Formats: sequence, structure tokens, C-alpha cells
Amino acid sequence: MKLFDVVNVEDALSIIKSTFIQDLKVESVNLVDSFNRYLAKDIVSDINVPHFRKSTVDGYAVRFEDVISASTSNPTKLKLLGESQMGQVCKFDLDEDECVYVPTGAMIPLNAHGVIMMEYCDKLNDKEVYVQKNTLFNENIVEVGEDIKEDEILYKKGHLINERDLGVLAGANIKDVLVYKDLVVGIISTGDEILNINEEINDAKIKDINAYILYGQFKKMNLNPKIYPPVKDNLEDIINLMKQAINECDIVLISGGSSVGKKDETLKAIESFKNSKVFVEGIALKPGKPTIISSVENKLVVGLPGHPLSCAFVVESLIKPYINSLFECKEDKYIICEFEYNYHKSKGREEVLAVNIKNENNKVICMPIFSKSSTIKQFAKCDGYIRINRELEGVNKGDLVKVYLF
Ligand SMILES: Nc1nc2c(c(=O)[nH]1)N[C@H]1C(S)=C(S)[C@@H](COP(=O)(O)OP(=O)(O)OC[C@H]3O[C@@H](n4cnc5c(N)ncnc54)[C@H](O)[C@@H]3O)O[C@H]1N2
Ligand code: MOO
Repeated sequence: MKLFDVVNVEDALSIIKSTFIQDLKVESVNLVDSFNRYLAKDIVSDINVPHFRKSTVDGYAVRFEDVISASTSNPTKLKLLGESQMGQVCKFDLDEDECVYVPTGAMIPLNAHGVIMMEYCDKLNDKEVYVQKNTLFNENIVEVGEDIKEDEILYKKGHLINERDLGVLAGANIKDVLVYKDLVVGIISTGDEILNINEEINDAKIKDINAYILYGQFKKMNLNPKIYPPVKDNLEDIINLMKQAINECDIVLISGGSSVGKKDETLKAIESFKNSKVFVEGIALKPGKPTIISSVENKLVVGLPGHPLSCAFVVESLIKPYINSLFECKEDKYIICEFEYNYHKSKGREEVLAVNIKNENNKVICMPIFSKSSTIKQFAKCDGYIRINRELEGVNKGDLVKVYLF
């Protein structure tokens, strides 16, 4: 493996983006099933929400000019026409010195200017009300289309539907939603020392950690991860499992065996496929250098470093931005924090550094966690990470940095 010939992260990402333009399939699902799915087309509202003028309080709908001088010491007497019923079209129109009782959410008369809360009114009898307050135009009223306008684009293609969006879509009478079918991501762990979840720990063997982190990472991206049982460092076994995974999945990730050790078989396995092409053998990322980017049978096959933290950061740095670009998603959110440490790095490789954040003296500060890439617990507890440009020689205490939150 040519690990000296490493490729910058941005260049590696460009290669992936330009080579693997996924043929995304779409399906129509019920509104509830669109939760956490990516939209396959823009959604436009056919209706105004609300489609009628409604009151936001329990009170009396009035005209501006009739109550202009109303106050507690000088209440205005209005004729009560009746009550607007919830869910019914309001059948009243206001004339001079008239009002209508409207409960919260009910339709108000078309020509009412405002609704005065009942706390400011005194109902004398079924026909008369004293109003102790004037009204502003549109006070306590939601106008037609104030929430959602007819023909408004509610969401663009690629948007990931969240729980609040479900409410918007329900309100806009959208019953079925066209979404992208989930991409299936195959996860293969390799290594003579790797045990699957049901095997007892023995000798110098360890449990498969990477498959489970990767599973969580892809679930969080709302894809469909599929864990295969770990495979030993045996070329034929790796090739056979790869064949199965390539057949069953849209993207295949193979962790371990990407480096230069004599048993590192991932590259050989990839190259054994007739229809394969290796684009990258090592990226300028720390941790994460031993990463292979290849195409097998026109599918993206990535060899990930075996160290769990490195494996996870390659996915964060390379695969997640690619997935985001496929679905036209927004970039990951970050917060700006003050770095609390003088951190030195060598030029030439981008570095990803896990950090914890805290509030101190009204400032949000962050501190790196010093965790070896072969360990996992500290990493699991951290709040996020920063990326240090390959040209930089470090970050100084007091520098402002972007922290990408997990
Ligand atoms: N001579 C060199 N040695 C190493 C280099 C190097 O450049 N020259 N790079 C180091 C770095 S950095 C990393 S990262 C690892 C990557 O190695 P591989 O991708 O080939 O992975 P393995 O050798 O198979 O495993 C490395 C390490 O990770 C553990 N591992 C592997 N898979 C899993 C898993 N599914 N769950 C938990 N832990 C896993 C494995 O047991 C090893 O301890 O290479 C360095 N060496
Ligand atoms: O790159 Mo290794 O992936 O530094 O731990």
C-alpha cells in the first residue's frame, strides 16, 4: 500500500462525490413513515394555513372604530350578536357597535379587526357586553395563510423530515410523502483477533467495536446499516463476504486490514474483483491515514482503518459529507468555542481532534481529550470535534475554533 502517497481529505471527497453518483430510488410513504427520511421532491402547500381568520384567545371580536375610546373607567357597550362555534363557519358580520363571542381557535367575523380577551369585557346579559379596552388591527387574530401560504415551498428536495416537519405537513394536509429509499450500507470487520458479539473473549482477541460504531453513525444519518459477521484475515473469506455485501448493499465498508501489515488484505481483496478500481490508498488525515477508496462493481467500497477512533473519524470526515451531498442536506452544525490548550501538530495532514466543551465565565470553551485512536471510551464521552487544517502547525490557547457536535 502506498501510504506515502496520501490524498488530501477534500480531494478524496471530490473523487467520491464525482465518481459515485448514486441512483437513488424513491418511494411514496404515509406521513408518519416519512419521519427521518430524505425528501425526494420539493413539497408545495396546496392550501393556506389557517384557511380562515381565527382567534388566538377566548374573547369578543370587534371592529377597531367601535372600541377606540374603551377603557376600564369608560367601557363601551356593544351589542352581542352571538357566539362563533368551534369548527364552524362564522355566520356573523359586524355592524356598528356590535361584537361576537369567539372561543380560542374559532373563526372570527370577516370584518372584525381584533379580539378583546374576555378578561377585559363584562357580559351584562345575552345581548350586551361592556368592553374595557380598545384593539389594535389584527390583535389576537391569526390571518389567512399567516402560518403557511398556498403555493409556498415548504421543504426542498433532500430535506430530512424531523418531528416538527411532521406537524407542518399534517397541518398542510399532506398525507403521502415522496422520499428516497434508504441506502444500504454493508459493514464488514476484518481481523484474526476480532470476535463477534456472541463469541467469548479468549487469548488476545477482542470484540468487534467498529461495526457497532459504524452502525450507529449510519443510523444517525438515517441510512440502513447492515452488519456482517467479522471475517478472519483470509483473502478468500474476505473476498466471499465482499461479494455478498456488494450484492446486497449500495455502499460497503471494510474496517481493519487497510494498513501496511503483512496480513492487511483489504486492498488485495478489492483488486481481486475484475470490475474494480482503487482511487485512493491513504488520506492526509490524522487519525485515519490508512483509508482505501475504491469502486467495485460500480459500488463505493471503502477500506477503513482498524483503530476504532480513526475508523469513526474517517466516516465523519469523508463518508458523512458524501451522504449529505447525495441528499442535498445542510452542512453539519457547529458552534464557535475558545480553545483552551496549546496544541501542536505537524504540517501536511489535517487533524481531527475530539473535544469537550464547557461554559466558563460566560464563554464557551473547549478542551481536547487525549485519547489513543485504539481506545474508545473517552471518545464516546466527548461532545464533538474540531478539524485542524493541514497547513496549520497547531491551535493556540485562546483561538476560536469550530466544534462539530456529535
Ligand atoms: N507500520 C505501520 N503500522 C501502522 C500504521 C502505519 O502507517 N505504519 N498505521 C497505524 C494506524 S494510524 C492505524 S489506524 C492502523 C490501521 O491498521 P489497519 O487498518 O490495517 O487495521 P488493523 O491492523 O487490522 O487493526 C488496527 C487495530 O485496530 C483494531 N481493530 C481492527 N478492527 C477492529 C474492530 N472491528 N473493532 C475493534 N478494534 C479493531 C485491531 O485489533 C488493531 O489493534 O495501523 C497502524 N499501524
Ligand atoms: O490514522 Mo491511525 O488511523 O492514526 O490511528
